Amino acid sequence: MMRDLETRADIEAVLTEFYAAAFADDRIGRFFTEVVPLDLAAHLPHIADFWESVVLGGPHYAKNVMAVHQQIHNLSPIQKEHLDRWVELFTATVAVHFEGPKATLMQQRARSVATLMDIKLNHPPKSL
Ligand code: HEM
Repeated sequence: MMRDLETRADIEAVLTEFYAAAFADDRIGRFFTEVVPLDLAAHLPHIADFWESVVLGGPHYAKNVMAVHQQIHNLSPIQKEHLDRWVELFTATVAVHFEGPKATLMQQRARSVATLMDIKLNHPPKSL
């Protein structure tokens, strides 16, 4: 039986594998390699901070994830199909290695943040 996510190292392992798949993906890879060439070694600790606060209740993560992605969206639109693919790769990566309440929480939060991103980026409220 597989175990649940327990440590920061577990989260980093999921993220390392996910970003390897995301960079290589024919549908969303270009965001990481061309739109915002991402230095993963430098960024992974920040992304892990976010997930640690979600999954393990670690120190509060203060950055505004929506604002980060709004900037990317302004350079090259992040469409629903991109978000769906991101979530598909992410949830699959978690499921290969872990199962349990924390693994489920990580997958659910990825889905809910992606849904919120789609609403904020692609369906902003019409100004009066
Ligand atoms: C197609 C969808 C997505 C793309 C192309 C994308 C791309 C990126 C890129 C390029 C960065 C680095 C930004 C920078 O440093 O300038 C980033 C950061 C980040 N992304 Fe995404 N992202 C996507 C969806 C998501 C989703 C659904 C989540 C859900 C939780 C997420 C969580 C994060 C976090 C936590 C960071 C780190 C922000 C920081 O502290 O610097 N991303 N993303």
